[in-house]
Amino acid sequence: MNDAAHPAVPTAVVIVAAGSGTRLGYGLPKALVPLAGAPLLLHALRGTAGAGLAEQICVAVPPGDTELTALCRTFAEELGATAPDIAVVEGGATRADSVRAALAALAPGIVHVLVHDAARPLTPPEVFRRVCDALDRGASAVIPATPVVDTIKSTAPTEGDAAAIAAEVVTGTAVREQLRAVQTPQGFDAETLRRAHEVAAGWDPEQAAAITDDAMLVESLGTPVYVVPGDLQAFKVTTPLDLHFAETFIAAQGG
Ligand SMILES: Nc1ccn([C@@H]2O[C@H](COP(=O)(O)OP(=O)(O)OP(=O)(O)O)[C@@H](O)[C@H]2O)c(=O)n1
Ligand SMILES: C[C@](O)(CO)[C@H](O)COP(=O)(O)O
Repeated sequence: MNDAAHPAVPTAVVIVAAGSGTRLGYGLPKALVPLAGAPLLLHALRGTAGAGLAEQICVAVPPGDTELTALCRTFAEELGATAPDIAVVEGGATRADSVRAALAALAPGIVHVLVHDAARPLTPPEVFRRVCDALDRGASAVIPATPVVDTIKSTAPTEGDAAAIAAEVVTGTAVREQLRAVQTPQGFDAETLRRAHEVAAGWDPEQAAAITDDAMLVESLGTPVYVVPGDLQAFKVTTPLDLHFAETFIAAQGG
């Protein structure tokens, strides 16, 4: 197994940071929200650069942004000449649009691309490396994932008399052993990911609204998506409780 820190081929990391953070409700674009004194995007940039596998990092920021763009520029200057090239693009209305914008700005010759959420600021470098190693071993698509700990059920809205009892009723229980909670970075052969996004760009609005990660677009091409172990530390900051948990985690680490 190849555990080298550096990938076999030119590799880029796309960091999607153009979301608004509605569920966090902080009153700032989520990537700007402070965690232990630094914006979430800065944590993601440090983690990505620290993993030591990208020759380019391409960050998608909200349209019209100046602050996150300046943060990227400052970070690049601080890293100096040996650092990965850092590009900044305007993201789009959806996460998939933001990924598409970043893919268009990748340097020629990039063979592998990892797509990472700025909203996962504590992702350990080992997760990046596991994804990268699987790509180097020949996968076209790789996702990190963890086992699901809750029981997952499907539900439907109630109707008629049942609606007076509760708004939803259970329609089934998933087989938990077959389920995985999927994280980022997700890694791809760059051409495969481009093709998947080109196809999805033609989907109708209902299908487009149901896109929650990049791997599902590659799945729709019929390409195998391989799974490597994720890490609970790579959790996504989505709600105020997640942010509180991230603060507590960093404080407990002495940071
Ligand atoms: N139009 C969008 C929407 C999301 N993202 C990014 O995709 C990642 C995962 O999205 P999510 O956690 O849902 O972030 P938000 O869209 O900001 O959150 P919310 O849905 O609560 O508004 C985040 O890093 C976010 O910045 C993006 O780049 N462009
Ligand atoms: C890509 C992702 O982080 C994988 O778990 C997730 O699907 C993003 O979902 P969100 O609703 O955009 O937060």
